[in-house]
Amino acid sequence: MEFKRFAIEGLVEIIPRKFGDARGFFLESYSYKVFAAAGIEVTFVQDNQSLSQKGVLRGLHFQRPPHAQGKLVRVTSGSALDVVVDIRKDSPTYGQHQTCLLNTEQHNMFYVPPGFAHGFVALEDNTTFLYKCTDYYYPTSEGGIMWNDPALNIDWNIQEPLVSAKDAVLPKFADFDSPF
Ligand SMILES: Cc1cn([C@H]2C[C@H](O)[C@@H](COP(=O)(O)OP(=O)(O)O[C@H]3O[C@H](C)C(=O)[C@H](O)[C@H]3O)O2)c(=O)[nH]c1=O
Repeated sequence: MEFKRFAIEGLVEIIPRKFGDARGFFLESYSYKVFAAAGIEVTFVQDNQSLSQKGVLRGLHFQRPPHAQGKLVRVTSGSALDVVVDIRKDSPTYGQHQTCLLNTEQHNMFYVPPGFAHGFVALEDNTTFLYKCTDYYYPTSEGGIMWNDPALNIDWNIQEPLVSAKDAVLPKFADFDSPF
């Protein structure tokens, strides 16, 4: 596994080693030992899966402390532009975002620690999005930021995505008081 870091502290892209042969391929998608050796020593307690058609946008979401979630995300079909916003108030990169293109060529993954709002847009039909979470789902702890807030300056590469009714009315960043 290859671990790549970003200018925004804590974010890591992971590229697994893929063993191809005449049958297809094999890869290890997660190893506590390997991730811990790379500095990602966390325990995942819940795995999630969603299916999205091209143009679906989910996010920007987070769970408030004490149920903030670290997430290890990847796609197993299709592709997605993953987007995270640093909402850690004492971070020098507060309000800045990072994108990561997830696809099934590299089978790359993106580790997003607690303290980020997370979302993605599906770039193809039948995009299967998997993520491991470091805490359980606590709906009363859920928060979000408006995906298309100009203050975030995120280029989603899509004009009119399909979003949930919930995601259509999330607060703007200016009206947002981060719990991190
Ligand atoms: C997140 C979640 C949802 N649900 C139920 C609640 C709803 O009845 C249904 C759909 O939930 P929602 O519309 O919030 O799903 P997404 O919009 O894909 O939310 C996710 O989108 C972005 C990309 C994220 O990073 C979050 O982890 C997560 O909030 O699944 C559960 O039962 N457990 C869960 O962990």
